[in-house]
Amino acid sequence: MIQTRNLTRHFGDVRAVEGLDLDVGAGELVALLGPNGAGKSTTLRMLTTLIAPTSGTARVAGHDVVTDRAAVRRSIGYIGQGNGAGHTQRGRDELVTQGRAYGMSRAAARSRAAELIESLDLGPVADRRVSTLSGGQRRRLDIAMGLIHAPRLLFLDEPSTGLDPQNRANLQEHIRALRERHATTVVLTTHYLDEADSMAERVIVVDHGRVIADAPPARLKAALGDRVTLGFASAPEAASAVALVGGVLDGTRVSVPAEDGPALVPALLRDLDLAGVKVASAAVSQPTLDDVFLSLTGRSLREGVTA
Ligand SMILES: Nc1ncnc2c1ncn2[C@@H]1O[C@H](COP(=O)(O)OP(=O)(O)OP(=O)(O)O)[C@@H](O)[C@H]1O
Repeated sequence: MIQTRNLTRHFGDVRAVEGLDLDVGAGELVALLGPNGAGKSTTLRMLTTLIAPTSGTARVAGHDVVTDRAAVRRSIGYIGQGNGAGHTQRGRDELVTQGRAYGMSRAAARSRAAELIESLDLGPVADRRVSTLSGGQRRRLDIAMGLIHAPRLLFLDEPSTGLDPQNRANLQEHIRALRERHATTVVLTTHYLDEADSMAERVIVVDHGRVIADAPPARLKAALGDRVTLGFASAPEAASAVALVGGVLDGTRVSVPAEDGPALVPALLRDLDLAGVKVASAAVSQPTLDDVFLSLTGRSLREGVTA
């Protein structure tokens, strides 16, 4: 459904996307995960023909994003960050207008709108003015707008940014259900780790415009084994612990990979005690996607996340 080869986009000196090779098959639900500025939106904007690549190629639904933009656009739905439905119309009318803009007959647009209103649980609010909808309802309406022409492929740029946890969970549920019902391929970007972890069959981790990992979330995490997280009273103490026992420094915490976490703790505590480094806390955990990111880049995915 998507193939990119060496896809690159520079903005002046900024290398937003650098040599991206991506293959997404029909029916997959893929999350592009990365910190702010990693190049996720730029990737989506190239795949949806909103901006042209600096170099490299991308085919979406069998069409080239540069030479066949109209065909790409007909095949996809795109819901960008914070864009979406206008404010003065009623939700249902917005959907029909959008369907008409895609060349659908009024009857076809109406019937598709009704189907999406039901799928996305918008029935009680579909005939209200868009300006009166809550953030979560508005976001679901945006998604219905992106799906009105029954695209085979849906791009969602940070669908749950700005939503409270309850609305976020609700939206995730709707995206899952939609996919089952309409067999749509979904590519979404997120910097919510739990969202990528729970929703996506495949997580593509990007950093500085490059893919640094691409696998099902469970496999990415299993590859790391257990983690022993040691807490220290100060960052310098944590740094001396890293010098002694290895691991990755994250503020006043040190995360040490271990095949068998519980078995490693006594040895770590003994070594640090002998060296006079005081451990404030120790915990064993299964890795998260943030640990995956940390182990790949030495930085936490949570750093610099603004939303
Ligand atoms: N139109 C533009 N002009 C100049 N630089 C840009 C432009 N669009 C994006 N960039 C830069 O390209 C880099 C990648 O941005 P992009 O928006 O793709 O990141 P992102 O991973 O989507 O981040 P976020 O999670 O914040 O949305 C950033 O350094 C950004 O400042």
